[in-house]
Amino acid sequence: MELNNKKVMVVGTGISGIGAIDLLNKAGADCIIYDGNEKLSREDISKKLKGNKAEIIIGKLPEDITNQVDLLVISPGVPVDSPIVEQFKKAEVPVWGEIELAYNYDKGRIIAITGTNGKTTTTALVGQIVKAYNEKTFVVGNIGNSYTGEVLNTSNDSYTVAEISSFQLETIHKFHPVVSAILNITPDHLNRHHTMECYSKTKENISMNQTKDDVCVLNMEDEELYRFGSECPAKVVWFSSKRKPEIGAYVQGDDIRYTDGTTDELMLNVHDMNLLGTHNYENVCAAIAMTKAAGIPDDIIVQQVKKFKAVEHRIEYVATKNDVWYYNDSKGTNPEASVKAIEAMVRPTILIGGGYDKGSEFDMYVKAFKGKVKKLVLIGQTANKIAQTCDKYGFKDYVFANDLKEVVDICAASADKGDAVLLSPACASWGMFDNYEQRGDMFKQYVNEL
Ligand SMILES: CC(=O)N[C@H]1[C@@H](OP(=O)(O)OP(=O)(O)OC[C@H]2O[C@@H](n3ccc(=O)[nH]c3=O)[C@H](O)[C@@H]2O)O[C@H](CO)[C@@H](O)[C@@H]1O[C@H](C)C(=O)N[C@@H](C)C(=O)O
Ligand SMILES: Nc1ncnc2c1ncn2[C@@H]1O[C@H](COP(=O)(O)OP(=O)(O)OP(=O)(O)O)[C@@H](O)[C@H]1O
Ligand SMILES: N[C@H](CCC(=O)O)C(=O)O
Repeated sequence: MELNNKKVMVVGTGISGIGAIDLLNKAGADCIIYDGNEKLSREDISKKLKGNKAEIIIGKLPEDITNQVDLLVISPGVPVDSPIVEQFKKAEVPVWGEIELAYNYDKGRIIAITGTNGKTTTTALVGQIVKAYNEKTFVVGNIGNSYTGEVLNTSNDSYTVAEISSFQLETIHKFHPVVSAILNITPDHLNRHHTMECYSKTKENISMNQTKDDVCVLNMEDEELYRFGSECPAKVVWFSSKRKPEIGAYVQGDDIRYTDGTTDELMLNVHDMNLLGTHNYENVCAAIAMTKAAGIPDDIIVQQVKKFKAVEHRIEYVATKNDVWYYNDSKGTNPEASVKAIEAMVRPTILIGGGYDKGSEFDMYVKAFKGKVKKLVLIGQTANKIAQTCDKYGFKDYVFANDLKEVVDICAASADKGDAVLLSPACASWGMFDNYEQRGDMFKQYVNEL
């Protein structure tokens, strides 16, 4: 769609909304920026716009707004079934997400990654590999860098490596990566997507505009993705931590290998890299499959995988205080992610859990304690729900705390020499913190102050 002189309303004044207005200004559109949060001030939004022009509306929208607007662009945090979006859909105003808006202007090749867990790690790794091959590489999306803010820098010979969340995939229409990946699909964000079927379908949308000339990298050990392989419109390349696929990257013993169906080659040994845990071997396999599909030479891929270091807030070592090892896995924002972090611990562990309620069940979280977790300190909206799950499985050693400072004090007082303390809450941070980064940073600060 040509947007010059079109009236476009952007919903949300976060990273995506501000990036979208910047792009729309450059594209010559006449903009409105709207935010439903009445506590926001016009001045603050104006400052964030950094000279870009947009009519600012906060709180309630004028009744006739749908008649004035040619296109609605929504931020990922805005549910597609929210009354405002429904109002525009009813008036037949097209609704795009910020990703679709950016895609409209991307001149280069796109590599896009989704999945419940491992997206940021894999995107950062793929970004690093592709950048080592071609400087003109832009790493964007759910990783925290708005796609709209970068897309005008793309060119015919550039690469965009995009982390795409399920929220963002709800509002794509023509978005077409040459290489896509779905890392895994396990329950998360069910308060937004309502059912697992809906959540899986949304993730699978990453390949909906791909053809057999494109590649979609899928996890062979994920039941839903294994099924999806036969109906995926792109050529499927697999990855597996357990067995050799027909075509794809896989773990065999301590080796990561790749087969193209005829030749089988050793890529590297897991001890040659800085990432720990089988889940990270899967992320590496996915990154290898994607970058090989994008035509990056093996020597560059292997060199960059060996160099790559874990991203902050993901099983991050913080400090050892009084012979107690502290780890920050604030990014453990759903039960599956936190199970991986618990499995990676090699000491008796005091675990910190609980946070914003996304509708998750915590059975697998509590089952993963398996004699390793000696105490659980609970905070946030889900504290009672997790405690009830502990009762169900006979795990008695849990306590409640009011804030993170109290949590760290309880952990320090309860830990024996040689123990680990792990913040891996299995929940989002919202409600108590702005985001998981703030939660992780505060945890690190309190630990360092012990
Ligand atoms: C919730 C979410 O998906 N956030 C992603 C988004 O960040 P952004 O700052 O634009 O946040 P947003 O929540 O979409 O928009 C926030 C603004 O929208 C307003 N808002 C929100 C909902 C609504 O119904 N109405 C409304 O007006 C809020 O008042 C706020 O002012 O775009 C960024 C750039 O692409 C992403 O990095 C960021 O992912 C974060 C890290 C995230 O938590 N993602 C989830 C999906 C995840 O990883 O699991
Ligand atoms: N492949 C994987 N499978 C399962 N769990 C994983 C995998 N990779 C990482 N994790 C776990 O998930 C946590 C988050 O990792 P990462 O940030 O890379 O994922 P993400 O998909 O970007 O998360 P989110 O969608 O919440 O932004 C890590 O701390 C780790 O415990
Ligand atoms: N990845 C978001 C992050 C939440 C947060 O920042 O705490 C989630 O899982 O819900």
